Amino acid sequence: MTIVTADSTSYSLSFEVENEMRKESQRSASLEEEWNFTHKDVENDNVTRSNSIIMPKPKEPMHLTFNDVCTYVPAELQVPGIVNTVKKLAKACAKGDAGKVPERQILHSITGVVNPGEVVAIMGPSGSGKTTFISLLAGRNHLRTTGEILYNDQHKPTDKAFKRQLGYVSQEDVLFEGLTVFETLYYTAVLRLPRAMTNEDKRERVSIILEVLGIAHVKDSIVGGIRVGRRGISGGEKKRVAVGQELLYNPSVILLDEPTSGLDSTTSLNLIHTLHDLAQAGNRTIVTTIHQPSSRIYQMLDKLLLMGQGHLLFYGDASAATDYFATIGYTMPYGMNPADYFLDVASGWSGEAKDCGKLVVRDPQLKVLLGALAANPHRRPGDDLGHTMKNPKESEEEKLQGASYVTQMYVICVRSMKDRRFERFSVDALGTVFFMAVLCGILWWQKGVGANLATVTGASDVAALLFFLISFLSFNLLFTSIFTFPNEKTMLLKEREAGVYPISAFFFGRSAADVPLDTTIPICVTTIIYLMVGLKPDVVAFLLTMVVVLITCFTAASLGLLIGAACLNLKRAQSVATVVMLTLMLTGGFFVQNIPVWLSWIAYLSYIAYAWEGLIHIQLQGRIPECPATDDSCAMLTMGAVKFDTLGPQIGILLLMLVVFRAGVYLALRFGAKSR
Ligand SMILES: Nc1ncnc2c1ncn2[C@@H]1O[C@H](COP(=O)(O)OP(=O)(O)OP(=O)(O)O)[C@@H](O)[C@H]1O
Repeated sequence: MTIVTADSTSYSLSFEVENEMRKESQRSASLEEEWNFTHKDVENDNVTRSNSIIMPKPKEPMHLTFNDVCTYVPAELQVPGIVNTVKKLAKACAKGDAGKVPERQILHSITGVVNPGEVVAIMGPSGSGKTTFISLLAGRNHLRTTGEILYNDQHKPTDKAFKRQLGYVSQEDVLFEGLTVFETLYYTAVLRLPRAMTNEDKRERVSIILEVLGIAHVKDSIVGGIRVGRRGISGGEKKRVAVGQELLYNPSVILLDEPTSGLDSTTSLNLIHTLHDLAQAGNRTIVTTIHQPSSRIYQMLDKLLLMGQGHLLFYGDASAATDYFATIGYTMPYGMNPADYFLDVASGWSGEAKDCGKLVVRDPQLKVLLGALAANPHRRPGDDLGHTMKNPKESEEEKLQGASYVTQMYVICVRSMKDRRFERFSVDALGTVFFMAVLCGILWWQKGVGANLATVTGASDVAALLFFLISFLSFNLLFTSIFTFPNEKTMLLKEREAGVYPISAFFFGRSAADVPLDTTIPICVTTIIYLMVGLKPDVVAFLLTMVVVLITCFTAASLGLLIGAACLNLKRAQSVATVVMLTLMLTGGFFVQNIPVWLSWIAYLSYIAYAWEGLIHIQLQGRIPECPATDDSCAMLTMGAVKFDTLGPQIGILLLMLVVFRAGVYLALRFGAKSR
């Protein structure tokens, strides 16, 4: 389907024709209804003819009510860890208030109603509680909160099933830097739109969103960022992509935290204009925090929710705010932008202009203003609004929300591979491993041929090479893998909060995405070294070597993922990985044979030891000279073969470790990946 411009009168016709075609193709009735809107609808709605009107309408309008919302944070720094917890408890016991955490109130009794079709702007100075409040409306804040937030008088924002109907754009752009704009929106569409929709329709919806948000011209540009080391689309375009991700599944409620921050005034105006149109044309409920709107943006707002130090200073029609503040003694100076004036009032800067145009601090603690507000409260629109309680049953379509489990895994896998296409097979990454492979080949050139193995020195050279091969490959993979989950943590948390997929789908999809890298590089490196060093010229030995190397690499990668998933913090993950890796290498049997008894158990955890023993078994068993009883370095060579007579146990133990590490990754993600 072609995308039509808003000014074209032919768009209604083309949509009707499209709808007829949809009926013929027997798609679900509810989906058709969603798209079945005509030019007449638009005229009746009396809205500006911007691109927003080509968006389908959401299913159900939503009233939002928040009543007496109060939020508290711990008043003291909460440092995690056993020592700090014990110290804190001891201190509290000494004071006699054990169990009580001193708290600071950051939201004070915020009350109001937002109707469908309205754009409500939350304004206030920095630190006044805007982000805290909007994240509560989105069910994404886990601070202690009292009061009630309800949608249509029945849905709490934290209800898992309801979260899918809320669009939430956070202050930071959470996007995959390695994807293009189209890919970003398309994969979101596949994950979040009903599985009953065809792929073509999902693409079409993405195209509509691109048009609506004015980013169609950059659809094939990469998002870009520091991680991928490439400059991509601009900050404003990123913000619009983030908004587009939420608009895609057409929620009835859209909540945005500072969508205009970092945008120039015209781009901000365009974005608010689009939101305004989306609210009016689709009867959507839109709440946005906004820092310092221009007077033109301010005129476009339906309602203003003004906050100061966590208190609600004003909630009502944006156009009525100036008059109301004048009635309580806060008259706006002539010609001033109302938004600027209200921010001054909320910050305590509300006096008359003095010398040099400076303002005086009239009430830094807002006490006078709060007193005036209490004496003459503003009647908030909607306070007396009687809206009917609806009790809609979960429809068949809702049950089919989102992609199937297999599709979720597939999309997570493909999206992840594409996101890392610049890093994974980059010249730097490939250059490093192939340089090391060729260097090894040169240093150990033909050391593995039969004649060289006849001496203890020659055999120990090969044993050293096998140890280096296994350590180098697993070191490389382990340190690549620890970045995976810390890097994707914000995206994982965002999508988990929105209930886009279960953690197991992410786990399997993400694990599958690593398979190409975890296999291609080890296979190439091992083949280069095998041929250059002249290891056992036997197909079975070559294949067995490859099997041991690959299982070891998967095990190392799993250990890296486990460390990354358990820490979810890059610095800590790097420290832990260094300690673990060096310990496993040192106890692997190559450097030290006589490990103190009380430490000897660590040797049994060293996957490097099992892998090395396996390779020695394949390459050196029966090919090395008999060792004199007193020759320790010779005994070292046979060590791999003495533990087990066959190769099976080494492979079995490596596989067992692989399964245990992977299960650990799943559990770490399941119980550790939570927003705090
Ligand atoms: N998890 C938390 N722990 C401690 N203090 C918090 C927490 N969350 C919010 N606060 C405090 O609550 C107050 C309101 O913060 P919030 O981020 O909501 O303000 P804001 O109006 O969005 O500010 P800005 O415009 O600068 O983003 C601040 O004093 C902040 O320090």
